[in-house]
Amino acid sequence: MTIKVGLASDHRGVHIKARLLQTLQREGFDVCDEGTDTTDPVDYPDFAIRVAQQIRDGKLDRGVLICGTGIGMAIVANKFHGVRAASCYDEVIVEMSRRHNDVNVLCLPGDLIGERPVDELVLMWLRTEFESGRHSQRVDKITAIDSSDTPDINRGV
Ligand SMILES: O=P(O)(O)OC[C@H]1O[C@@H](O)[C@H](O)[C@@H]1O
Repeated sequence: MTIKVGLASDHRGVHIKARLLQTLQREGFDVCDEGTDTTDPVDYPDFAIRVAQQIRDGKLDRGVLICGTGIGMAIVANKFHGVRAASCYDEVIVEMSRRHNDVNVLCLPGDLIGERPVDELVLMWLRTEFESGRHSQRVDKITAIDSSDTPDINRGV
């Protein structure tokens, strides 16, 4: 089954996003580009929302969001039910975000990622499976918070 991936960035991530779009399409992913399209300054929440909503609604399997630090994108995306977003750029953390946390929205720090091979990093993230096992009960507890209006932070401790 083809993995559906949503891409979005603010003005600081637009060049990385353009390159990623080409790479992911070439590698056979079903990619949608949710902007921004120029380096004119924009507000990252407007673009994180476009991808996070589609993850929440089951229209996308994964998202990749890029701003200066990746932090703002992750804060916004994590407000949507079913989204597990993390800002990372190191190879080990990117891999662990999939294996242990089943992260479905990767947030990249466009300003900090430098000469790192972003395309390879994202491809590795897309192809790394969640390990499941003992990690499932932890992710399930995150999902339980998602589905509660008044989460009891002591539950399960
Ligand atoms: O370009 P300016 O507005 O200076 O800074 C925007 C960046 O600052 C941080 O919040 C985000 O990383 C965002 O990409």
